[in-house]
Amino acid sequence: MGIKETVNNARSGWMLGGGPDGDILISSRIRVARNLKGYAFPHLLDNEKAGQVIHAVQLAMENQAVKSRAGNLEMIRMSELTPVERQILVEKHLISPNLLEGHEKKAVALRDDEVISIMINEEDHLRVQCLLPGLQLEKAWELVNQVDDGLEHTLDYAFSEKFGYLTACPTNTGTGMRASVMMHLPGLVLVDQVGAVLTTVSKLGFTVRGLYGEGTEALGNLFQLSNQVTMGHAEEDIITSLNSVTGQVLAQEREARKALLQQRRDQLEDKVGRSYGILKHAHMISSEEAMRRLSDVRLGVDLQLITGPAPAQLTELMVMTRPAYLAKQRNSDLNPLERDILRAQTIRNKLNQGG
Ligand SMILES: Nc1ncnc2c1ncn2[C@@H]1O[C@H](COP(=O)(O)OP(=O)(O)OP(=O)(O)O)[C@@H](O)[C@H]1O
Repeated sequence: MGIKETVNNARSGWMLGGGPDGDILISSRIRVARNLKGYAFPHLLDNEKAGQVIHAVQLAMENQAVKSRAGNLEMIRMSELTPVERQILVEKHLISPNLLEGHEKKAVALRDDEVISIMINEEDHLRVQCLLPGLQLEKAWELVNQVDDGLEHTLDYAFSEKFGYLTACPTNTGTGMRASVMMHLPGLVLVDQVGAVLTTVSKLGFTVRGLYGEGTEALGNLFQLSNQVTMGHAEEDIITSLNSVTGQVLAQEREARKALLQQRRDQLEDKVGRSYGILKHAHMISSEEAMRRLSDVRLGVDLQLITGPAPAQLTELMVMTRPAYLAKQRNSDLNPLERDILRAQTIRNKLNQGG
């Protein structure tokens, strides 16, 4: 499959579900930030130098050392994608919103299952990421590490014995690693405990972010937890402590769900049933409402209150109902009303076709 088709396919490897604790833990992500020696950081690069960085990464990717570890990665410059296609990559979590700015200097490389992606000239020259379903931080780290080692065969990274990998923002200096999990926490939201739990998580040195990472809001009860600091900690330690915090939040979410089932089962069944009904029959729905209702249905499926769509289908719908993906379906810009109509139709089709 060519990269253009990959981009336009709603499903990515990480959405297939079935990973460990996959009912609550939607996905695990590891990314490392790397820079090339001899080049200014991306925000200071002119077009020519930015092009040289892209070219150097392209050559490194073609090296057997990378191919044997990462499989085939295909690179495309952001300027070769339409604005809608670029936005779809954000909606699928394959690139961060930052890669959209100044896109003529930027590129992305993807493996065809989209489990591995490399952003070029984002905040750093390279951001190598691996996204997997469920709680699989170790596996994600193993894959990123392999790709990174392969790239290092050809690329000369900016590295200091004292500080570690040098990065544009000092918070990334050191390992350059951010480990993160995306969790679905409707139970904690419903028992009004999510604020308290996430404040504790922040005090333990972890950041809580919304659906699209830094500076975005938590739609559909989805929260991203990640490490704040990378310097002075080995990669394995970062993963161990994130695993431990994640385990605690998981346990609290399970407790909240249990309490809801024991104390508010009727209300819960009503909430889930209404949302499922609306999603299956509505003819217009906003993006915010769709995310909220999909979250209710996912909770209902997890708690076996309804036998409905597979969780992977619900994750896919979260992408298929975002604005850029809808625009792509019609091959034209849509006004808000047209979008709400197409969104409802997309959801009806998916849920009524079953499985
Ligand atoms: N566990 C996860 N599952 C799915 N997507 C994720 C996950 N963690 C992060 N992402 C996505 O990765 C992108 C970047 O996230 P974020 O801004 O948190 O980190 P970053 O860009 O790596 O770090 P920094 O802010 O240090 O530059 C966003 O699109 C976000 O939705």
